[in-house]
Amino acid sequence: MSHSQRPRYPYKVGNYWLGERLGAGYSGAIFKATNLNNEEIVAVKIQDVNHECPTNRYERAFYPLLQGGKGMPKLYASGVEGQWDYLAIDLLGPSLDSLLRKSGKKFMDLRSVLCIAMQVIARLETMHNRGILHRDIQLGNCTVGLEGDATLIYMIDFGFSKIYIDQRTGRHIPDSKARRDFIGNYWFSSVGVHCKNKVPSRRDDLEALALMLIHLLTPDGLSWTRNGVPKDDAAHTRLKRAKQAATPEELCKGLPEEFEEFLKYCRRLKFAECPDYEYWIEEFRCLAEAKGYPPDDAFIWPPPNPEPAVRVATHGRPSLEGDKAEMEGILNDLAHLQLGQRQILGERNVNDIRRNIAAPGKKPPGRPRKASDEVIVVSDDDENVPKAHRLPKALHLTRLTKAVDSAADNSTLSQLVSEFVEVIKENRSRTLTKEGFAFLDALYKQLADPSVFIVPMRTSKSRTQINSTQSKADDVVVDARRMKMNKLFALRREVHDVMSNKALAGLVADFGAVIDKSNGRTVTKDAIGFLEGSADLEVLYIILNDGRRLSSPDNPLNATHTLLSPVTIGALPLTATK
Ligand SMILES: Nc1ncnc2c1ncn2[C@@H]1O[C@H](COP(=O)(O)OP(=O)(O)OP(=O)(O)O)[C@@H](O)[C@H]1O
Repeated sequence: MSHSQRPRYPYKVGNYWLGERLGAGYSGAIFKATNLNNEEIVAVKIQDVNHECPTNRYERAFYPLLQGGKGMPKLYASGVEGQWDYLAIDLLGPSLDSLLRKSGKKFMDLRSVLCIAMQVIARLETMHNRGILHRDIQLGNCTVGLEGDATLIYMIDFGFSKIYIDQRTGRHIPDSKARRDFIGNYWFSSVGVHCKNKVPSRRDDLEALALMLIHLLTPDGLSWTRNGVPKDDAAHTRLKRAKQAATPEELCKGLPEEFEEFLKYCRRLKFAECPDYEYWIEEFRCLAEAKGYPPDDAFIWPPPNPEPAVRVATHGRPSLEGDKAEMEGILNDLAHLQLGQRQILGERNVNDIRRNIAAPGKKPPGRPRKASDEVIVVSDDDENVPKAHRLPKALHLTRLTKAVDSAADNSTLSQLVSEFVEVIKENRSRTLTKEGFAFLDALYKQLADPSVFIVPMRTSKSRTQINSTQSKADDVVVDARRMKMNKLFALRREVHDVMSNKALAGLVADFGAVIDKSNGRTVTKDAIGFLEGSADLEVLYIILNDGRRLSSPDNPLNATHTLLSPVTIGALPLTATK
């Protein structure tokens, strides 16, 4: 509608006196308004009842369903008065679009984008749980609240929304191959809906969000947004082609891999599949933590630290400086890992073992001896000192690493891995620091040693898992879905089937490499799952120095071991091979 055709809006509608105009869309306008009865300030969205696109009429149906949901504006009144269809809703702050434009920046900082990601996923979850698709996810439809509420992101504009659950049958609406008119927006509507005219479902709201996030992090935005709104069919066709042709890899070059994975995930979702909202909120939260940002999702604008913590995508020539810095970082961490240079435990531990043999029963000074003391003192010298996990993370991990170095049986190793998991879990930041990598390194060396030999003995915890076939089957379904999007998932599963220390060492090495490369070195839920799996192994075979013999397919050269009952040998100290 041209300027000259713009309707002359009234001064008053319903009980509301219209003031400053806040925004306008294709079909109407939004005004700041005052309730004449109680002077309450609200926003009134007003539209000509005969408009060809009567979105207020639709919105009026959705607002009641969304009431009470976090980040959903409150509806105060709605109706038709004369020529005007109006909705009185919460007065909100600026939209993300307006914030970014006013900042003069070409892209948004990572911390802000992560907060948007976490919050908008949660908003979509709320809407979807109430049976509603948004279908018009874009920056202009995400606004912040007013003072005191400015860190919360609200969803607005439900004019294109749609019920996707058949209210009569309770079933998801059916898919259809029939060609349909496109409803959505040019920039962020999903490839399926926009370019292939597919029926929209939950996955498409999420894909639109993924594109919006990538757009925010990309200087000058997604390539197909740079020529403005297409003015004719030819321009629209070009835009659709560009959108369809852009691969997630290209779009997310230089961005943390979570964004590429998220986009791929959205595109893999089946038509009626329920997205795993919690998983992605957690992924983005972990990434925020890994980058050193506060762990919550409060959207603070302007950002406290405007410098992006991420090397953002550059168009055309990649940033060599950025590449070099990143590579140096990775090499540094790899140097700490030293996964390739393993020592032979049998040799390394000879002195420790001799010490054990020479002074059997000798207590470490200062406290009573416990079975596990023969091998290691993990937590502290004083038993009365509070639990070890209260130590600072770095110190705790260093102690655990030392403990792994001198661990003499798999039971102890298992215990140490459990404690490692606790330290990682309990800390606000789940980044795997150099102390964390040192722990993995030590664990690798211990496990890769041919003189330590295990097959997994399922502990009672594991047995419960085996017995609960149904819950395991459920897990497998969930696992299968996630495995696609997270390399760690494969490791997490494999660790339960591992048959030897050597094989486990291989998994630990892979794990270190994956963590090092991905997620900003964040230990995600899957990573924790893997570690817990590693901790869940018990010693079945153990090396003895008393002449009993054990041979193993994994260790044919070292056929000097004896098989013991798993029950009796669980915590036996490791001694030298002869
Ligand atoms: N409750 C509100 N409080 C403050 N500003 C608002 C509010 N709702 C909308 N706005 C402003 O008005 C703009 C247009 O709002 P909205 O998208 O709901 O209108 P619309 O007519 O449906 O737009 P379009 O036709 O482009 O979809 C928003 O981008 C926002 O800046």
